[in-house]
Amino acid sequence: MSPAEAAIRIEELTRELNEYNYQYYVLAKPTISDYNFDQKLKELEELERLFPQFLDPDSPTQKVGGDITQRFNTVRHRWPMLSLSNTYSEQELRDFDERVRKAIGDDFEYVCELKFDGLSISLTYENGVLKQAVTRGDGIQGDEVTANVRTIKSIPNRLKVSGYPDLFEIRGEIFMHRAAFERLNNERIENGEMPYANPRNFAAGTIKLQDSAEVARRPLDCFLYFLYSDKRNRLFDNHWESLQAVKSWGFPVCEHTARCASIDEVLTFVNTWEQGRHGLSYDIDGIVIKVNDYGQQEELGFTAKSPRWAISYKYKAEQVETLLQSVSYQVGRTGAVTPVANLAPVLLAGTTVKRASLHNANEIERLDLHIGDTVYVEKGGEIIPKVMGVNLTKRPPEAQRIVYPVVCPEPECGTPLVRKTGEAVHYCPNDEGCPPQIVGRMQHFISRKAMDIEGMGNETIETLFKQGLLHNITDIYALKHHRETLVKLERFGQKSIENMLAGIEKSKDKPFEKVLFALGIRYVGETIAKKLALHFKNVDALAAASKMEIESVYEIGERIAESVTEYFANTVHREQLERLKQHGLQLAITEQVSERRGDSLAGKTFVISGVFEQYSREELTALIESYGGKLLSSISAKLDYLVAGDKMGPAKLAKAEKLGIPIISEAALLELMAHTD
Ligand SMILES: NC(=O)c1ccc[n+]([C@@H]2O[C@H](COP(=O)([O-])OP(=O)(O)OC[C@H]3O[C@@H](n4cnc5c(N)ncnc54)[C@H](O)[C@@H]3O)[C@@H](O)[C@H]2O)c1
Ligand SMILES: [Zn+2]
Repeated sequence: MSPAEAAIRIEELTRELNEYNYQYYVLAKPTISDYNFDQKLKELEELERLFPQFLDPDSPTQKVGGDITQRFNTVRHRWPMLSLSNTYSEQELRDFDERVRKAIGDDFEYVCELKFDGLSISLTYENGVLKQAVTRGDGIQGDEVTANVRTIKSIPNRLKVSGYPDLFEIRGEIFMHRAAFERLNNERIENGEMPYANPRNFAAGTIKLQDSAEVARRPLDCFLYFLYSDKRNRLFDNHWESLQAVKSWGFPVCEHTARCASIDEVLTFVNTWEQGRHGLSYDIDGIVIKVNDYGQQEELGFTAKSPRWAISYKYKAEQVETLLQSVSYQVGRTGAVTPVANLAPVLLAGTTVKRASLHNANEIERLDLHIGDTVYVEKGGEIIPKVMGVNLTKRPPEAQRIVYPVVCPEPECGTPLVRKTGEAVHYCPNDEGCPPQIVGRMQHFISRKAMDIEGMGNETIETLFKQGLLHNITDIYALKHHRETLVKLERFGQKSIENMLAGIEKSKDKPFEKVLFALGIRYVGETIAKKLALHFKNVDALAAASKMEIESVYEIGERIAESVTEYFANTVHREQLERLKQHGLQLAITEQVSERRGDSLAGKTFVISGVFEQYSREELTALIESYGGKLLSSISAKLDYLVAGDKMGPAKLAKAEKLGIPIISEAALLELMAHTD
């Protein structure tokens, strides 16, 4: 390569990498895989080594990837927060071991730790009390996110033992467990919000929220793995000892850590976890290998970007090749059509995979998929594997390009599909006549989180629909007039029918918010339903509300508001609601707020102060209690939340701030209430 060519390529790579860094760190929405990112970074490193005249001190190879935003206080780190050099190959790990040996001789040991796939955080403790939490930022300074970090249950606010230095910094990784990710991400999809691609992005996006109550709603966890303090070397000889001590002070330290005497032992650890990681409740993307002894660490020192005494070995995302046999299209209860790839069964990350998600038409087009293609399938953060690409060398000459259907794939429907501008998903608009939509809506209505009708299951709904007894949700409440027909049906005994009818009657006591959720209005998930119920108080007020009025409710966006007004504008829905009302369902919140409505605030303490917009202080008190919360008369270290309204006393505010108590708005309080774990 000529120097002129190198200069062009260096500039190109620099521009690309800076953009990827921005998408990854600031937006938490990467557009390239980590592996490909790392390959590009290595290419740049290599070119800068060959053509040092083009090395820019601002190059992405010289700097820690940054996430500083304008929204938080910027804080300088006492000790810089660096990155780690990384490798994907065993040989490079052995090369690292060689370099270490050359510098410090043969007498040393490594500590191996899991490389948690989250975001790094630095916590400062003064006299055993958490004072400050700062993101890595550019390594020199980061965003101060203390209030958000205080919502993480595993991070102690105050240490209960003694023996720690007066002032220390402890660093670790904030992450989200896969199960919480799946649950919350599905909620987002249900509510029409952009889902996150994986738990890391969800955690990174969460820690940068302005609203601590929303952060509290998203369970984050943390493992700590570095201790810094003045004269640390007098307290401990090595990293391992510090980890044991840190654990005894009450910090969460991962148990899957090992001391290794040789690089071969390190490789055994690496290989064990390559498979073992699938059994963890959280994602790891590799193993971190650290020279244990503090003195030897000092001898080895740092580069501009990372310590020379540590390296990370990263696992490639597991990918397999298999045959795409066909694509099927599923119609959901909201009419959304989802293409699913049917694959020749193949073993991937410990399970046999037969199907993979294809998301939507754009994705099929992007991949230029043909039936009979050999495709690469990968498991990312989600449980359902994804088709990542096509091995074009294996495409049979007669393979047919996939043509997305223009009409509903349901044989009994066949309605032309529609796609709203700006949306990727196709819908079947025939909501009153398309069988999977009719059945799906009723199945959603009776489901556990909705009306929770005992004695009635998904199969019952299907059977009764086929028998012509059920067409829409209101028919469920008329089933009691069809006992004769029901008893004659196969598989139904007298007892199970009585059981089901009793369950149906009992469901009439379900509170308004459950009914509202059960209706299955597009984008109205459980949380949104609760918010709407609390705000509008009854179905008539909600049905009469304009799009603007609905949008004015805290955290309800345009898409949801539009979907709600569309729903109520439909006369079929209005008639159904009228009939549900006649059947005696709860279509308003019960005015007696003092009764127990839920336990989303159970065990939490509150002080309310100031003047509020939506509720009086008495009403707020009653609401907090009805969700299991407790009110305290004054601010103390025990307090969980200060709910602040207008014109709140400055002394209270100052005291709460000093004690680091999360201060939340009325809207955020309602949000907390609406959330159920
Ligand atoms: N896909 C993209 O667009 C994109 C963009 C930028 C960066 N990235 C990815 O991020 C990497 C760069 O990020 P980075 O600088 O944070 O490096 P890194 O994530 O590869 O390694 C350093 C980080 O590992 C974390 N870590 C986890 N467990 C640890 C443990 N036990 N001990 C010590 N540290 C531990 C720390 O947060 C530390 O900051 C790239 O190599 C790339 O894979 C991807
Ligand atoms: Zn249809």
